[in-house]
Amino acid sequence: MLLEGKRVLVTGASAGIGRAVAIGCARHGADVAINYGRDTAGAESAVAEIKALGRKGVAVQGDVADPETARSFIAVAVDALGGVDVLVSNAGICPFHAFLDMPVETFERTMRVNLHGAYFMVQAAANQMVRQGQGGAIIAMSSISALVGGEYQTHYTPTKAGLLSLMQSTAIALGKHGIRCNALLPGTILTEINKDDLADQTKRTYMESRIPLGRLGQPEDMVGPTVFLASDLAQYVTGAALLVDGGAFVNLQ
Ligand SMILES: NC(=O)C1=CN([C@@H]2O[C@H](COP(=O)(O)OP(=O)(O)OC[C@H]3O[C@@H](n4cnc5c(N)ncnc54)[C@H](O)[C@@H]3O)[C@@H](O)[C@H]2O)C=CC1
Ligand SMILES: C[C@H](O)[C@@H]1OC(=O)[C@H](O)[C@@H]1O
Repeated sequence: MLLEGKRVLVTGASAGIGRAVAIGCARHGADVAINYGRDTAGAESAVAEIKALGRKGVAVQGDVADPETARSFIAVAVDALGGVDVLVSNAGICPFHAFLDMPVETFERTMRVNLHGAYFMVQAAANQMVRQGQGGAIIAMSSISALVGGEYQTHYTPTKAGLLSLMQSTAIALGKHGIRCNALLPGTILTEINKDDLADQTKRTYMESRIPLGRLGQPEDMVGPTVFLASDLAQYVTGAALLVDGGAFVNLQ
C-alpha cells in the first residue's frame, strides 16, 4: 500500500484518466477527494468505488477555470479527509480545431481550463500543504504534447507545455517546504477527449503504428506512474517529467 494514510485530491475525475487515477490511488491506500465539472453521475460512481475499497471519498462539483473552485475544493477536501498530501491536477479539454480559423472563445476556454485552472489548483493545494507543514506531492497531467505539436491542437499544446513549465517553477518555489512537483506526460490514451478524433480509422491505425509497445494507452496505464510520483518512493524526485506513451515520443524511424 504505497499511499496508505495519504489524502489525495484529483481534478477532473468523473471520467477518463482522472477517474482511473483517483480509484487507483484508493486501491493503494489513499483517501481521495475528486473535483468534477458536470458529470455528477460519473463522479458519484467514482466515489462509490473509492468507498467500496474501504477508503474515504468525496466529490466536489466546480469549473476549474474559476479560481473560487480551487478554494472550495481544498476546503471541502480538508473538511472531509483532514488535510491534503497529494494533488493530481488532471482536468483538461482538447476541442480539436484548425489554427487559421480558431475561434477566440475556443482558444481562451482551453487556456483557462487547462492552464489557469491548474495554476489556481496547484496554488491552493500548495498553500494548504504549507499550512500543514508536512510537505506533499503535486502532479500535473501534462502531455507528450508539451514536447511535440499537433495540427489541430495549436490552442492545446501550449497549455501542456505550460503545465510542464509550471511544475518546474513550482518545484523550485516549493522545495523549501518539502513539496515535490512533477509532470506526467501521457501519450495517446483512449478516453472521451479523443473519441471523435480517433473515430477516423486511418488516423487511429497511424497513431498505433507509431507506438513501439504496439497499442494506444488506457486510463489504467496512468495509475502506476501517478502512484509512484505521489508516494514516498519518489521522495527525491521533483521538477521531473515522466513520459507515459508506450515509447511514441522516441520513435522517429
Ligand atoms: N487522453 C489522452 O490521450 C491524453 C490526455 N491528457 C490529459 O489528461 C487529462 C485528462 O484527460 P482525459 O481523461 O483523456 O479526458 P476526459 O475527457 O475523459 O476527462 C477529462 C476530465 O476533465 C473534466 N473537466 C473538463 N473540463 C473541466 C472543468 N472546466 N472543470 C472541472 N473538470 C473538468 C471532465 O469532466 C473529465 O472528468 C487532460 O488534462 C488531458 O489534457 C494528456 C495527454 C494525453
Ligand atoms: C486528446 C489527444 O488525443 C491527446 O491529447 C494529448 O495531450 C496527446 O498528445 C494526444 O494528442
